Amino acid sequence: MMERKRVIVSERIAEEGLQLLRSELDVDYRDGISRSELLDIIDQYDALIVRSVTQVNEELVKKATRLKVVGRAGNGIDNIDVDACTRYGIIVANTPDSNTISAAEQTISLLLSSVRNTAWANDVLKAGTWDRKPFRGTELYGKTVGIVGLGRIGSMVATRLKAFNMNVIAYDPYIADERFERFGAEKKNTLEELAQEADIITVHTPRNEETMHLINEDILAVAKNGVGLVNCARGGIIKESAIIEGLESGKISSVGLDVFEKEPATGNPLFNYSRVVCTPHLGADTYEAQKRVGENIAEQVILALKGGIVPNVVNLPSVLSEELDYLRPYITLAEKMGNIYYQVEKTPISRVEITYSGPITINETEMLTIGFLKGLLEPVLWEKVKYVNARLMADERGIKIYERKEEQSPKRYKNLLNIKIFNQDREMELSGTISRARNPLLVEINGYETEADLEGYVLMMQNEDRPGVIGTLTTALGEAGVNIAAMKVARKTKGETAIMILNVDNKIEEDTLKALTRIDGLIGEPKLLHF
Ligand SMILES: NC(=O)c1ccc[n+]([C@@H]2O[C@H](COP(=O)([O-])OP(=O)(O)OC[C@H]3O[C@@H](n4cnc5c(N)ncnc54)[C@H](O)[C@@H]3O)[C@@H](O)[C@H]2O)c1
Ligand SMILES: O=C(O)[C@H](O)COP(=O)(O)O
Repeated sequence: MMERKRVIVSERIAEEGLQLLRSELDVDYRDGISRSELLDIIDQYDALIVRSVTQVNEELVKKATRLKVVGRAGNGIDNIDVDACTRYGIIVANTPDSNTISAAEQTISLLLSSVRNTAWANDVLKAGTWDRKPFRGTELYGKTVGIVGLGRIGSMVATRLKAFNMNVIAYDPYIADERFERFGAEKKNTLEELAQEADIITVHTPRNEETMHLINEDILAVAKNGVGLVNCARGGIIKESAIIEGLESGKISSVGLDVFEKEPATGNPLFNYSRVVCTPHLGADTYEAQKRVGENIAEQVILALKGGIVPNVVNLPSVLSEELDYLRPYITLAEKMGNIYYQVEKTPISRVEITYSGPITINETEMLTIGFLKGLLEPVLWEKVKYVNARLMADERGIKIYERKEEQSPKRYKNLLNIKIFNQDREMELSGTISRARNPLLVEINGYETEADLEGYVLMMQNEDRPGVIGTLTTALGEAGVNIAAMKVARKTKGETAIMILNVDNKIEEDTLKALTRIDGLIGEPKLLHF
């Protein structure tokens, strides 16, 4: 029996996800494993599943010699060094849509409980005091909320706050105007503009160099007196020391925080303020979100370990899953076309020109190019080349890639991939498409029109276009016990050089291949390719 692949899960994920993993993999569920132990044993695993605590950095990736995929059971990937993973050919996948509703609802919960002093009043009442005076809050009705980052969660917060009759304004320099319109948010061109008008500011950007301390003393200086703040995105997007300054001066009247600059957060000075409502990073912690996240990441990790193309890979172009279903056979085709060159030639490549033509061009074709490069480099780099690092590896080898799209296919095939591969001496030109059965078909090689399946063992050779050559060859193969499954012969002009492409059922041994070279009328060495 084939040994099952091994996955280590270093943080808590839902039972449903674990069950799915266990159905296909050997699962080591080590919620809360120490850093040093993880570093010691990571070389034993093919996959690692984390949430937001485990730091997947270069130190870990270097030791993870077997690792093929890091699954982030959640959304934010700021704890993962994606570039390092890419360099080592490791797929990083996350579940960006699985917990967004929960994060949006948690934002609303923090917003309401902070402006109504709910948590503070709860503490005082349970401690034995019935006093209503300190807790007077403010209504949301008719107030302005400023949303920073109108992505998945920001937009859900916008629609929910509309139901409270809030006036929604938003700042997000990276999205089209149409998105502001769609979510009924008035676009603000600068953060300062948003801060000047908002009664409550809520942040929903990723945390990166640009967004760290995005809301700071300078922004708060232009904000309304008594502004409310909410951060359910990532700690530090609102600078914590500026929050304290604003609470002390009275500039800020309420704060809701799910995330902190340093997590786990214990003894954070913000905990001393009654007007600050805090939760320990619970945005994604609902039964529904965790079930979705767990199942989704398990499915992706299983698929990745089977060599499939996974929908939410962070270090590959993002393609919608329906689009991916359509593109998948073309990715396989591109990969197999790429696979041809180094099985035939030994000379390094300087340049590749790829032309995609036909209706396929309305899609994102980057995955096809990546597939081609993976196939191209595989015969020389073997396991080292993966979808995630194929471009990087081609780049490191100085292979220049030029891509073009043409609406109309120049041949009778609806969609066509034409690939020219240049080395210092000559060029190899290939065209391919997929068959009705959605299998990869090579339809042209160096100007010879053919229709060859790129499957199993394929024998390619050139021959003189004259009687008797094909017969002698097929007899020789038959005598060597080689069964021919399919055969295509192509020529450009009658009587000149032709090519033969044969699909054979089994591997042809070296001495048989050598013997074929002695057949009168065959030109050069026959090449046995394997797909
Ligand atoms: N608290 C939780 O448990 C929890 C749960 C899920 C997600 N999150 C976090 O919520 C945040 C938002 O997640 P999402 O799924 O909505 O992300 P998203 O990628 O869908 O949206 C982020 C938006 O921020 C915008 N943006 C980027 N830089 C910006 C800048 N400098 N100024 C203004 N806008 C900017 C982007 O254009 C994008 O529209 C992330 O930080 C994520 O990690 C937290
Ligand atoms: O980015 C996320 O998905 C949230 O912040 C949740 O993080 P968690 O998986 O650690 O709860």
